[in-house]
Amino acid sequence: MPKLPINIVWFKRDLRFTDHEPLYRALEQDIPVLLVYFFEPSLIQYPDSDVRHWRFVYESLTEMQGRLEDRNGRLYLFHQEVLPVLDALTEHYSIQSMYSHEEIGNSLSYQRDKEVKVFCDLHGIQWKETPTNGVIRKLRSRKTWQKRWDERMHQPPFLVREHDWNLVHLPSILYDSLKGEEIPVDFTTRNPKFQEGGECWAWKYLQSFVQTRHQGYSKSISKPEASRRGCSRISPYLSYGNLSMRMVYTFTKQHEAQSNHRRSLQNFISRLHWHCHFIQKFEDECRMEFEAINLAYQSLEKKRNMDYIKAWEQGKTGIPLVDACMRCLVETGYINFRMRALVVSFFVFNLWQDWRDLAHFLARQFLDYEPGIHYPQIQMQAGITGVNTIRIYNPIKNSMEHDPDGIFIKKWVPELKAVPPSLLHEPWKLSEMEQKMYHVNLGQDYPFPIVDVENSRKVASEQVWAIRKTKMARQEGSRILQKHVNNPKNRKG
Ligand SMILES: Cc1cc2nc3c(=O)[nH]c(=O)nc-3n(C[C@H](O)[C@H](O)[C@H](O)COP(=O)(O)OP(=O)(O)OC[C@H]3O[C@@H](n4cnc5c(N)ncnc54)[C@H](O)[C@@H]3O)c2cc1C
Repeated sequence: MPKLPINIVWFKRDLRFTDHEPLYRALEQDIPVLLVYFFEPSLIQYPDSDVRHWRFVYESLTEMQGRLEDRNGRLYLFHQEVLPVLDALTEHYSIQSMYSHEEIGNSLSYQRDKEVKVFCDLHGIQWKETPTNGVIRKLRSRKTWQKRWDERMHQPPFLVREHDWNLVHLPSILYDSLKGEEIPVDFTTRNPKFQEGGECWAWKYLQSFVQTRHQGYSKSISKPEASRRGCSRISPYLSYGNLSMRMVYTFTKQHEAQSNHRRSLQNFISRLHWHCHFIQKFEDECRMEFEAINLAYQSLEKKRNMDYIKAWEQGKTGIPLVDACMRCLVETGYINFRMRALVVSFFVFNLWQDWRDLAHFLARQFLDYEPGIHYPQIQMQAGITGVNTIRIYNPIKNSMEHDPDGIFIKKWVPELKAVPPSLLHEPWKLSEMEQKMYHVNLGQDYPFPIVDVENSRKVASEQVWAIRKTKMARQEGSRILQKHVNNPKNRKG
């Protein structure tokens, strides 16, 4: 019996139906479409992965499933590697084409994609990948990048028709034999401390920001507490593709003209550019996952200190703002940009630890983990690009400036709850009497600082600047600017 010809849409980090080019293209054809998503054990076990990510993915998929019920369709979830399932499907179906977005993931997903490509070529399956947001694969030069980004954002979205989707229904015997083990209960159980995944939530966050919340954007963007409401919080929805960048851009532009806070929306839009700009860097030089982009900094050796690393991870460094940020991040999956930069700075400069020893830990904590932003940002904040300003954040000054009343600190470091704001930012200065008055016994309830902030800053600064001045660092710097910056003379990021 001849095999039924089908097309496949493979959902990856693009968990939506709106403005989804692969889905749109597949539904245009006169061939039934099989919708699939893979919870790949290898990716789940990779050290950058955390249950919070997969829960968000599961929530997104559940919402999509719900919408498919109206169309009498189904999105098939596999808790399996991709290739064995594709291989088995070829025994039952004649797969004509597979549609997906280009994925800019970690080294493991890159390797998997290369293997899938070989498989498709071998089986005569056309794998049609379409670009993700503003990122351009095999980009030759950055010169026209910005123009092409604008063009993509102004293209009409790919809106699929509401009804008559010609979808494949897998026989249950076949699906049961392929779907793999049950999806872990941790993935399927809601945790209210984290933002919920799905297109519907994505639009709620975007709408409330663009229609009202953006009013406080510029004022709250650097504040650890106020940013939680004042920033858009759309990052996980972009990372898992619940929203396309084009839809975010178009929607924001539509509201910009009527806003009394246009400046805020313009600042927001510039960050949408950065989103793709950073991912483009990673797309063009993905060794950044493992190596310093500026090769001169490969020689920078730091002695690993597990006590420091643990104290930092657990929010027990004795520096209240750093500790509050780390505890909040672990518990909720979010801190704002400045606080991310600050905790990285504290780790790589004050604690003098290698950026590679924080990269996976932070990836696991950020609900919005996006490899293409994560690695370039970490390297930038670690001062090892040789082209960006080296910024060593002073955690005490930042604490006084951005959490003057200690609202954020007291929330996450309750040991210091009774300490008045004037003494809170440097608790190690509390006298014994003050410790008694404010119910904190330093060294027992809350640690003394594990490093001297000022001395460690000076030592670190000398060392990173010494490398920055070498011929190799400068040569590498020029190469980086040529490769990754639109106009090297007028650069940002
Ligand atoms: C060390 C470090 C690691 C980071 N890792 C990630 C990551 O894994 N995933 C991630 O999405 N962002 C990352 N960022 C960037 C930034 O901190 C977050 O995008 C932002 O805090 C998300 O909050 P928001 O959606 O409210 O941002 P908003 O300020 O509302 O900005 C809107 C969107 O613009 C993009 N954006 C904002 N700031 C930046 C930036 N500096 N660089 C690139 N894109 C930006 C994001 O997509 C964000 O959702 C990292 C920053 C640092 C310093």
